[in-house]
Amino acid sequence: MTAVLARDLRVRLDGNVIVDGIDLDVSRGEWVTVIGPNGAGKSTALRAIGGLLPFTGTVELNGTSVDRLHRRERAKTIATVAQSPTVPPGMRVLDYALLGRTPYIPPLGRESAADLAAVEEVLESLDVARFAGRRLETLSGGERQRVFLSRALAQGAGILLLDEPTSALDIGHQQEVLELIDRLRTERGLTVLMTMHDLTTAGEYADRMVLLAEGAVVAAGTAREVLTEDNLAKHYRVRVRVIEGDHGPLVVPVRG
Ligand SMILES: Nc1ncnc2c1ncn2[C@@H]1O[C@H](COP(=O)(O)OP(=O)(O)OP(=O)(O)O)[C@@H](O)[C@H]1O
Repeated sequence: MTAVLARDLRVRLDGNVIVDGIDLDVSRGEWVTVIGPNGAGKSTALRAIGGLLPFTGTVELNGTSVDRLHRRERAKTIATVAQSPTVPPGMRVLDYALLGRTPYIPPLGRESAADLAAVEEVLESLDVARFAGRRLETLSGGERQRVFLSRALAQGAGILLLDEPTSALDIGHQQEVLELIDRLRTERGLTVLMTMHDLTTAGEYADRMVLLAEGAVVAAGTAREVLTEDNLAKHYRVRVRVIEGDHGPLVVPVRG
């Protein structure tokens, strides 16, 4: 079963073509990571797939066109963590994470005990439960990033769209978060589509990788197929050595 399907996806912003005809398939339970240099169009493609930007072409989530899904239905299907989510000023961590339960709360209703329990469990698993009463702006960048992820996981959607979800995390929390996502994927069959700049780590976790450059897919396949010295030299304009590691290729930049 295909969880995310994109065909000839194109996005124009202010008259510029940013995403230039992407095809993408992510099977249910699969982890696909989109890589590419700054400005390649990764965030824009993800936002279009999440139904957050106008596009041309086709985007289907679990077989239904994304623009046919009403807001609530879409939120139950796909949860997105943007690169820099906007936070209502003064909002506390628990209330922010509870926003993830919005699609389950009836209009004019309040969250149930089950909603609260679901959120508390997620906050616990991301090591941020102790900040529940704190305002988001008082947290460190990495603590806040884990709260953003909590809100998305609390949403209980089967598809996770994550734009650089670990960019602000220390190496320990980065591993914890990626392991948690991987565990949820195994336990609940979650589908993961994410972007990441750390190529070695990206390759360790992803089933498949997609390399975007100038709005187009220039390589796709396993980490070994995509993370080659030639691909990286050509599209990142950098000299790297790619060494075989225990869990996939290790990408090491070379000076000079
Ligand atoms: N509203 C806009 N109008 C014009 N150009 C835009 C607009 N928004 C984004 N862009 C441009 O689109 C290109 C792709 O941006 P996008 O954020 O998708 O790249 P990215 O691959 O996610 O980059 P990064 O790795 O730096 O996060 C960039 O060159 C950006 O400047």
